[in-house]
Amino acid sequence: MKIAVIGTGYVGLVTGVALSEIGNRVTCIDVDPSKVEKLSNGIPTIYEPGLEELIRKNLESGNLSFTAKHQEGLSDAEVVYIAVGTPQRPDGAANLDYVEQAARDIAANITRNVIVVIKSTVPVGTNFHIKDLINKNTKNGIQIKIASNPEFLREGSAVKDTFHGDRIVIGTEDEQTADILAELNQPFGAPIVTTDISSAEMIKYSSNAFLATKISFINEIANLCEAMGANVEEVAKGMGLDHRIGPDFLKAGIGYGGSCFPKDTNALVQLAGNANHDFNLLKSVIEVNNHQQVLLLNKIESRFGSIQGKRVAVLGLAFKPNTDDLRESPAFVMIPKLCAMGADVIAYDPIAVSNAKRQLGTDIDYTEDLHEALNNADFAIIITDWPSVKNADLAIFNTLMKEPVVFDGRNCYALDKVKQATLEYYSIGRPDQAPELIG
Ligand SMILES: NC(=O)c1ccc[n+]([C@@H]2O[C@H](COP(=O)([O-])OP(=O)(O)OC[C@H]3O[C@@H](n4cnc5c(N)ncnc54)[C@H](O)[C@@H]3O)[C@@H](O)[C@H]2O)c1
Ligand SMILES: O=c1ccn([C@@H]2O[C@H](COP(=O)(O)OP(=O)(O)O[C@H]3O[C@H](CO)[C@@H](O)[C@H](O)[C@H]3O)[C@@H](O)[C@H]2O)c(=O)[nH]1
Repeated sequence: MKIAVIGTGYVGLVTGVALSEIGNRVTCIDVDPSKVEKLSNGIPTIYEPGLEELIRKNLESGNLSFTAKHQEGLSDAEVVYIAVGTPQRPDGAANLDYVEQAARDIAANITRNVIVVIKSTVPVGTNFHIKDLINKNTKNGIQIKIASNPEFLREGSAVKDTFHGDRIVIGTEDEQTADILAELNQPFGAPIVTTDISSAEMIKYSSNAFLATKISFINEIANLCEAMGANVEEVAKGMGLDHRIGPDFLKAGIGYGGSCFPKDTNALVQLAGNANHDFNLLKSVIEVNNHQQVLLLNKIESRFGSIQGKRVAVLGLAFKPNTDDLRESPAFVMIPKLCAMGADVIAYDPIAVSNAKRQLGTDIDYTEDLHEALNNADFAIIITDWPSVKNADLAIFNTLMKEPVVFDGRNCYALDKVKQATLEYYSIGRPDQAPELIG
């Protein structure tokens, strides 16, 4: 099929590349010419394992191309995907400006009846609104079909998630469109759920809200474990073996971040409010997460009192490993607070440093070298469970730091290893390993 994908962020790029890999002719369109130039030369604009090889392979086969001109991609497309951003507005609601602009771009450039598939995460009702917007603005009586096909990929494992997904959700108004899209998606091998459009839109928000709820729940249990002398990892293991609960997304830590959970939970609260429903449970999930992101500061304050002038190694800037995405990373909550408390911060990340410099500025030091970060530090804070941090020889904390004091927001290390390495160690929901406790 001839397919156009509007937007080459995480979702647009991975969608376009995947659809070309299964044999379609795909043109990916982005308003940012610098992205288009890089991608046309086979250079990925995001860090995503396995993506570069697929981009190059499909550029070479001629199945994949990139353009900044809407007309080039849209004029002969049979199916058009919208995969532009839906960021958070100040009131928490989803900002639909980019989706609406993409709709106008479609209306101005299509030359035949097409199926427009919305991949972006959009509030319930948006698909119908976009369909109307396009149909009102097309020329020559062209009428489009609309479909909701929400995306469930995770950053850092986007390629794997696309080719080994748990399900593909397709919401349509009619069976014929559902059949065409089911056939298009069949090579991905995942179970296909065909449903109505509003339910498809809701499946996306509810899935993210439920996963965020699991995380905030286990974080609250972690905080109780600390107060009561239990170990949250043992608790999560014991809970997760129950198939009704499941072991995933029960990892306690410094709270969830990223481009989706924070904005999508806020958007669902707003959406519920618009329907006169007060979504108290989800409001609490968000509140617990906001609190969780700064909990380690309490431990730091009770350990040190003032941290004025102390050298702090912040280990990890990305919101999770295997991505250079910094959106809503807990590091961006923690670092400004540490700076305000007078700390001298050096931030380590293996791939996100140049992105971070653009956003956080140069008031702090940056390094891609873990050893350099720890060198002469008064204490370290682990924000991202990068393999380089998780698999580090714990002896380096003792040999490089002034004192081996570690605040671990990701529970990277087994407590017996920490004890052996004689670290002073504070983690989440597990007994502290302070010197007087080590004995
Ligand atoms: N990032 C993820 O992991 C993820 C996963 C699932 C769903 N989603 C959802 O998918 C959507 C896209 O997310 P993202 O992270 O890929 O977004 P992004 O903001 O990283 O990328 C969007 C891209 O669209 C381009 N763009 C904007 N308007 C355009 C237009 N009119 N024509 C052509 N290009 C245009 C921008 O230049 C940008 O490159 C969002 O709704 C998000 O919630 C994201
Ligand atoms: O047990 C866990 C699991 C995750 N996290 C944190 O939760 C956040 C999100 O992680 P993850 O879900 O792996 O990454 P995303 O790439 O944000 O993916 C989520 O958001 C996407 C965008 O909507 C969806 O497509 C995915 O299905 C959904 O998992 C990160 O900060 C993680 O550190 C935890 O704290 N504990």
